[in-house]
Amino acid sequence: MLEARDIAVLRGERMVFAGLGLRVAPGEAVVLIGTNGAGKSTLLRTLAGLLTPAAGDILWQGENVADDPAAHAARLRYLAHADALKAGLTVAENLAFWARIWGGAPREALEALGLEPLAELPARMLSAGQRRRLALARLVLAPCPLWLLDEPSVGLDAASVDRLGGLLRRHRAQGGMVVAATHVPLPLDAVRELRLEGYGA
Ligand SMILES: Nc1ncnc2c1ncn2[C@@H]1O[C@H](COP(=O)(O)OP(=O)(O)OP(=O)(O)O)[C@@H](O)[C@H]1O
Repeated sequence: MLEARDIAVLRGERMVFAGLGLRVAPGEAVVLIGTNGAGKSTLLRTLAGLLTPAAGDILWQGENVADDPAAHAARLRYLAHADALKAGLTVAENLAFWARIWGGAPREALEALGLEPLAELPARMLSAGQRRRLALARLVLAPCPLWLLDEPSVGLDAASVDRLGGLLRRHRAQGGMVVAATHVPLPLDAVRELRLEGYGA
């Protein structure tokens, strides 16, 4: 169980949100919605342990994640706006790089996102949607309980949105949790929505 308890987060001098609570149980998905600047990415970064709340706590199985940041980092995958690819490496080499860190089979990850025809292409030659598919393929490499996804479907064609839906279903069926920010409907069943209002966004 992931829980955010009464958290407030500042960026620069400004309060982005305060008094925010969130609970995600195994198999559950929560979608973050709200206008530009409402704080969706900020909340994802905070849940990922990359921003420290000014007030409140983030708990995993009741333990404060700040007590063991390395353990928290190891239990999550955070897909940010930026795809964090190695531009000079091929698609297959990018996945092999992450497989060395997390384990898993690059070939399976390639297939899951339909990337086999692009395997030998340097990442710098990919289109925006192809880059997003490669970023998503990393989720397939090794099981991990918590997926934090920032606008995961942006730039994807219809077939790739279907593939993303399959990944999300499989992850949740295995007890995985999803928190995703989005402006468009995601291929997710039975989601809870959390609307962020922001302060003067
Ligand atoms: N690096 C930063 N430094 C200071 N303030 C920031 C930074 N990044 C974001 N902010 C501010 O934090 C607030 C929330 O931004 P955030 O990116 O979380 O919004 P969002 O809901 O994800 O927006 P969008 O829908 O545009 O992606 C905004 O007011 C923004 O100006």
